[in-house]
Amino acid sequence: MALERVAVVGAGAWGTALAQAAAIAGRDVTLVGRDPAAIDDINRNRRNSAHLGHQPLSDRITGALVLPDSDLVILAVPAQASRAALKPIAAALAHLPVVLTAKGLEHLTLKRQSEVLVDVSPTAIPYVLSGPSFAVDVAAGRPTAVTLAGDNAEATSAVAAALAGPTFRLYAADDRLGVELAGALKNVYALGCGAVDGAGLGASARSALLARAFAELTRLVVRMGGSASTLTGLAGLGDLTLSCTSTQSRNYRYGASLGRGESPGAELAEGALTAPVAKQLADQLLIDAPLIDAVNLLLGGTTTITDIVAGLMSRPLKREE
Ligand SMILES: NC(=O)C1=CN([C@@H]2O[C@H](COP(=O)(O)OP(=O)(O)OC[C@H]3O[C@@H](n4cnc5c(N)ncnc54)[C@H](O)[C@@H]3O)[C@@H](O)[C@H]2O)C=CC1
Ligand SMILES: O=C(CO)COP(=O)(O)O
Repeated sequence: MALERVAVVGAGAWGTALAQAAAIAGRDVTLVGRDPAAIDDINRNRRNSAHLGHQPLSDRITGALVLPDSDLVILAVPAQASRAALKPIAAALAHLPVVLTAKGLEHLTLKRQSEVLVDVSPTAIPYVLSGPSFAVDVAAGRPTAVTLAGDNAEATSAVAAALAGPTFRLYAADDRLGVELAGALKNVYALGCGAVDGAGLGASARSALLARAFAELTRLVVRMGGSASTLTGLAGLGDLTLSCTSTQSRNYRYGASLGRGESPGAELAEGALTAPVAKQLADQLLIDAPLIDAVNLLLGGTTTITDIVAGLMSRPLKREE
């Protein structure tokens, strides 16, 4: 399978970082955005100042406003924008490998990103890339490892090899559903961990939350058809740990603001949008998800974090599982 011409749709932080990774891997990359000033910045100044500051970009990256002929397309727009971003390019994606990278579930439909892709372009071939990976780290060439899940093992390994470089390592996997759910749901828990820290509840509380979040995440994903081993991997435990413990995470920061009793800023925090969808899914499947419930209460704004934590701590004692 020829995979030389890579297009990345979405010229934000993550799209630009993945374009850089693909360029370092030796691919010819077009970074497709919708803001002419950002595209001009990429082509003229070799950087994307709005999203990645002064990080120099590879000469192998060309900014564009329109999707060119490509062998592989990477979609890197926020989860709620994926459908709108895919619709105008649906025909061009027919039979092409499309790597989905947004970590969120779609409102109203409750769909995963690959379900959205198949709705819009039924013959596109979905892959999911997820794992502990901040855009600034990937763009700067700091060592990063992620999971790439697809339905055909040989083809998934070929896509992984096309994007892998000396500082960007992809592990091929086949549990596309598990990888997608883990990426979307970890943002909800990251928000909760940020809130615990913002409220000054202590490192012990945060670690307890992280561990119980991992148990809840595993319960949900396995019940929805994912594999338990995905959850102990990069896209599960790896990304959950990163986002729950780092002030670099926007979801963590969003939660920390809420924990401090402040209103969060305007930056993207997918967890705030995925939390109600996750609750709907858990409720529909009758899966006990007290932490997702707690984050939704926090986001609702009418219950204090003190009351939410008191509610969690006073639940009937149970066996650890
Ligand atoms: N920033 C990071 O470190 C990482 C982000 N992600 C995920 O990647 C996704 C995107 O995040 P970021 O790039 O950080 O966000 P961002 O806010 O930096 O960029 C989003 C980009 O999407 C574009 N966009 C929005 N709606 C669009 C539409 N309808 N059509 C075309 N383009 C559209 C925006 O113009 C913007 O350039 C999120 O789901 C996030 O969870 C995943 C791993 C790491
Ligand atoms: O998914 C990410 C790192 O793996 C990025 O996390 P935030 O969106 O919380 O910044």
